[in-house]
Amino acid sequence: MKLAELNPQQRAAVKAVDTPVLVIAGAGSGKTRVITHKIAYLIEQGLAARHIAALTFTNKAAREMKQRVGQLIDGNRAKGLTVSTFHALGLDILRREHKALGLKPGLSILDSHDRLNLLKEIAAHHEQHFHPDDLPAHAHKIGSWKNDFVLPEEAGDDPAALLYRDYQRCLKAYNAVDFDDLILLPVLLFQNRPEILEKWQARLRYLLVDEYQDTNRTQYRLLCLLTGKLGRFTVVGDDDQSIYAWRGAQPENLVQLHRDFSRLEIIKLEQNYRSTGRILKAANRLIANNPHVFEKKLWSRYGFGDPIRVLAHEDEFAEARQTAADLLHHKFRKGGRFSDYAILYRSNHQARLFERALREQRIPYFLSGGQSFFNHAEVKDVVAYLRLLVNPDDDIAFLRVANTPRREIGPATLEKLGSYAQRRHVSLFAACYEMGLTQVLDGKAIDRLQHFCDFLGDVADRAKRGDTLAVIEEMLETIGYRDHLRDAAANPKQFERRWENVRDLLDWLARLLEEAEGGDDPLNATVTKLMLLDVLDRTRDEEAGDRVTLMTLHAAKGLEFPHVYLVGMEEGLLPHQTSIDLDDIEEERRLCYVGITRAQKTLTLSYCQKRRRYGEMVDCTPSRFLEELPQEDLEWVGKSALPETEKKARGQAALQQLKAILQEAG
Ligand SMILES: Nc1ncnc2c1ncn2[C@@H]1O[C@H](COP(=O)(O)OP(=O)(O)OP(=O)(O)O)[C@@H](O)[C@H]1O
Ligand SMILES: [Mg+2]
Repeated sequence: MKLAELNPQQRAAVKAVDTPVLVIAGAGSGKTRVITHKIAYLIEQGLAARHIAALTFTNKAAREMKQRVGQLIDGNRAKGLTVSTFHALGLDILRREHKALGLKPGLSILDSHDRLNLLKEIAAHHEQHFHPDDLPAHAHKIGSWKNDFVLPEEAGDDPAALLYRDYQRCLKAYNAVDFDDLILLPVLLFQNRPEILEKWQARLRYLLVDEYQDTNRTQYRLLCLLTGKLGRFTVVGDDDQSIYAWRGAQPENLVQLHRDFSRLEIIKLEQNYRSTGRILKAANRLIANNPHVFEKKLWSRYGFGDPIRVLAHEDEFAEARQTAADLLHHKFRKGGRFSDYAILYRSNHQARLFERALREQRIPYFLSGGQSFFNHAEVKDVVAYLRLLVNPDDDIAFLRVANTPRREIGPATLEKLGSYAQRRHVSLFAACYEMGLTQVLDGKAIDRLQHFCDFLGDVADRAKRGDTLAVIEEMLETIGYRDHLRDAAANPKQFERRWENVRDLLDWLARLLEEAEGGDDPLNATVTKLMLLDVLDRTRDEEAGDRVTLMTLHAAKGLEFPHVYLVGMEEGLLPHQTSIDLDDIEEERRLCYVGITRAQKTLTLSYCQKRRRYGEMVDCTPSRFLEELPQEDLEWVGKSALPETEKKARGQAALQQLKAILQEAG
C-alpha cells in the first residue's frame, strides 16, 4: 500500500486508528480514496480483513470500492472483507440472526411497491375506513418512521400509525421484511440482545462509511451500536452533497457524531483531484447560494479547462437528438471512449427519449436504474414464483401469481381467503390448509387453492435437492408460462421481448446459483440476493464495456466521468416542481452540485424552451441554477445569456451548529 499516493491530510485520516474520524470535504477531494487506502492500511497493520466493514449507499459504489481495494492489496489478504451497502449488511445480519427475531430462514424482502400493495390489502379488511388515495402517503409515513427509529407503538394516533401496527404484524406473519426493516430490525435486535451485539462487535472491529451525510437516524444507531464505546470508525462525507432528506437522511448526524464521540477527530480536505478549475469554480459558486457550514476552499492543480457550454433546445425531442449528435461529434473530435460520457438528469422519466436518440445514432449506452428489468411484469411474475419457493408465506408473491397463469382462482376467492387469513393471523398459504376455510369458501375453490400450494411445495422440495435451475425451468414449463405470455401479448414482437426477459432472468439466476453453491441452501441465498439487487438499485450487471452512462443525479453520487451532460436544466425539473412548491430549493441545489462535480474535463448543460407536460406543450423557464453559475465561464450556444436575478439565502440551524463545531476543530 502506498501512503505516498495521499496528501498529508488524507494520510492523517488514514493513520488515525485510535480515535473515531470524520472527514468532511467537498466533491472530488479524495474522501472515498481515504476509505479504500485506510482499508488497505488497517490490513497491513495486522487487522484481518474479515474484521473490517466498509459501507456505502449503492451496489454500484460498493462494487467500485471493492475493485479499488483490490488494486491496493492482493486478493488473499482482502478475503473476508465486507464492502457492502448498509442494507446488504442489515440483510446479512437478519439472515444469520433470524431465529432471535422470530423469523424463519426464507425471508422475503418487500420493495415500496409491495409495501403499498400490502397496505391496500390491510386497509381493505380494516375496521377503520381508509381512503385509497391516502395510502401512498401513509406508506411514505411508515417508511419515515422506520428511518427515524419510531416504532409502531411510538407513532401516536395518526391514521397511518394504525396501519403501521397491522403492517408490521402482517410482515412477521408472512416472514417478510421491507427495505427499511433491513436496518431497523438489526438495531432492535442489538438493543435487546447484548450477547448478539457483542458477537457482531467482535466480528466487525473497524467500520468505514462513505457518503456519511446521507445516513438516517436508524443507520446512525446501527453504526453506534456496532462500533460501541470504542468508536472504531472512519466516516467521510460532504454536507453539500446530502440529497436524501426524503429518505430521512440527516445532516444533523454530523452534529450528533460530535456530541456522541468527544474524541472525534475532524479532518478537512481541500485539494480537488477530479475536475478542471472552471468546473470547480462553477460548482463552488452554485453551492455558495446555500447557507454554509464552512467556506469550501477547494482548489485544483489541473488547468482551468474549457468553458462550460449551455445548450438551448427547442423541445425535449430536440434535446435528446442534439445531445446524442453533440456527443458523437465531441467524441470524434476529442478521441476517447463512449464510457467517458455520462448523461445525467433529475427524473427517471427523462431517460426514455435519450435512450431512443442514442439507439437511433447507434451509440452504445447503459441505463442505470429507472423503469428497468425488474419492473417488467414477466420478471416480477417469475421472481414471485421464486420467492414462494423459498418462502411460501410470502403473501405478496402469492397474490401476484395465484392466478397467473390462470387457474380459476379469481379475485373473489382471494378476497375471502385474504380476510380469513387476516383474522387468523396466518399467511395465505397456511390458510389454504386450515379446516375453518370451509366456512368461507366452497370445496372446489379450496381444492384449486390446495392444488396450487401442493404444486409449489413439491417444486420447492425438488429445487432444494439439487439441479435447481432445471427444476425451475420445468416449473415454468408445467404452468405453461410461455404460452401465457404469448396469449397476453399484443403482438409477436412484444411476446418475444418478454420471453427474452424471462430467459435473461434465468441466466442471471444460473450465475447467482453457481456463486452460492456449497453454502447452505443456495436457492434461498440466491433469491434473497436477487430481491435485494432488485430493491436496491435495479441495475443489471451490464455496465461493463464501452458505453455512455445514462443515470439520475441521485444515482451518480460518488462517480466521475471525463465528460458530463447535465440535461433538463429548467424550472420545474431541476429544481423539481415539488421542491419549488414547498419552497425547499436547497436540496435541489445540492443535487445540481452533485451533477456538476461529476465532471472531470468538460461539462455541458442544456435546457428546453418548450416541453410536453400532461400532453400539452408548455413554455419552460431556464433553471435558476443556470443564473447562479459564474456567467463569465459559460458559453451559451443557441441563445443569449440570462439576466442576473436576485438570490436569496436561508439559514439552517443544524448547519449553523456544524459551522461552530468545525471552527472549533480548526
Ligand atoms: N492524493 C491524491 N492524488 C491523486 N489523485 C487523487 C488523490 N486523492 C484522490 N484522487 C483522485 O481524485 C478523484 C476523486 O477522488 P474520490 O472519488 O475519492 O473523491 P470524493 O471526495 O470521494 O468525491 P465525491 O464527493 O464525489 O464522492 C479520483 O479519481 C481519485 O482517484
Ligand atoms: Mg466519494
